[in-house]
Amino acid sequence: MENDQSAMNELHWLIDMVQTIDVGLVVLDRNNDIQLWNGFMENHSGVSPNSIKGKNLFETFPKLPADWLKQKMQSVYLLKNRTFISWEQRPYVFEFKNYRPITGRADFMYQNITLLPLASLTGIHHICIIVYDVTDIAVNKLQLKGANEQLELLSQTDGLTQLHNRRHWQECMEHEFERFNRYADIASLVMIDIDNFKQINDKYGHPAGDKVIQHIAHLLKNALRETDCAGRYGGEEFSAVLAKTNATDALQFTERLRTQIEASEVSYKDQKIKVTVSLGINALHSGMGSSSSWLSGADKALYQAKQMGRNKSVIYTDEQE
Ligand SMILES: Nc1nc2c(ncn2[C@@H]2O[C@H](COP(=O)(O)OP(=O)(O)OP(=O)(O)O)[C@@H](O)[C@H]2O)c(=O)[nH]1
Repeated sequence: MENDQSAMNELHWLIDMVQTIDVGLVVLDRNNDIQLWNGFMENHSGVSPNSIKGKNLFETFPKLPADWLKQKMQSVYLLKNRTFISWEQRPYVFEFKNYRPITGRADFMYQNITLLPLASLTGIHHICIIVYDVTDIAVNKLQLKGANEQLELLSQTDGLTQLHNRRHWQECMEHEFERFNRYADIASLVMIDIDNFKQINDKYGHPAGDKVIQHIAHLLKNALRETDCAGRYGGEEFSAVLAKTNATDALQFTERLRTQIEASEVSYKDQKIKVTVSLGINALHSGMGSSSSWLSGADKALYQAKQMGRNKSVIYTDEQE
């Protein structure tokens, strides 16, 4: 008698705990009809246990990913083993709003889900869906991921021009060299240097010089294609890899850019500043041993453009050695 009383008490406590625990609990039979729907599920869905008992889960919640969830449940019945679904795989299964004050930025509740096979004397005929609210963890992790991506981008970007900084451009260029070299593809490397830049700094001041650098970077960015990779190589020096571009086409590109820069002017305070650039081109060819020889060829062509009086584009040839 005492044992019966104690067992009854335990059952009551268990029911109380199931109803009040801050975790969602749903029990489904083989037809996916709802046998248990606890307080957590009621609070977040607005549907009471009494009104939903015996109803089909997928008919009551048509937004659920039915095919996907049924497949998961099928494997639980088959393997007689629990399965887990992380918010990283699928942010949520039940579309519940997020009311948490700290993580107010998430519109919905991120969920981890466990599908638990429930055994009876005659086998497994029910499954329990356990729903954990992991919004705080998910939002923190996503914020951290976002901040890290932002940091990575900052570490790769030149602050003045928003082009790739030298280190990142060099990585990009080496990667392109490997890729184009392996598939015997064509590509050209271009080095660009502002002419007599020291004089611009001396005459108009350093902030005006900075504005000139930004102006050239802007024109360069606009002239490039999505697949081209450009960077600020040094103070007043820029570099670009033009994908799928031979020397002749690269020369067309540099001449267009050069004449555009020559025709433009930079307004600084009430002054108009005119600038020109010199450009060196080196097209990739078989037998080019390394990315550094690709780069140094373009540098030599640039040097020659300077020697020839500046405001010129020059294609690298072996004679420049
Ligand atoms: N305003 C500004 N000036 C810079 C920056 N980085 C480098 N410089 C300046 O750029 C100038 C480069 O001068 P030089 O290397 O002598 O070359 P140049 O005067 O352009 O002459 P050529 O290249 O031979 O046509 C130096 O005076 C540097 O101080 C920068 O970020 N901002």
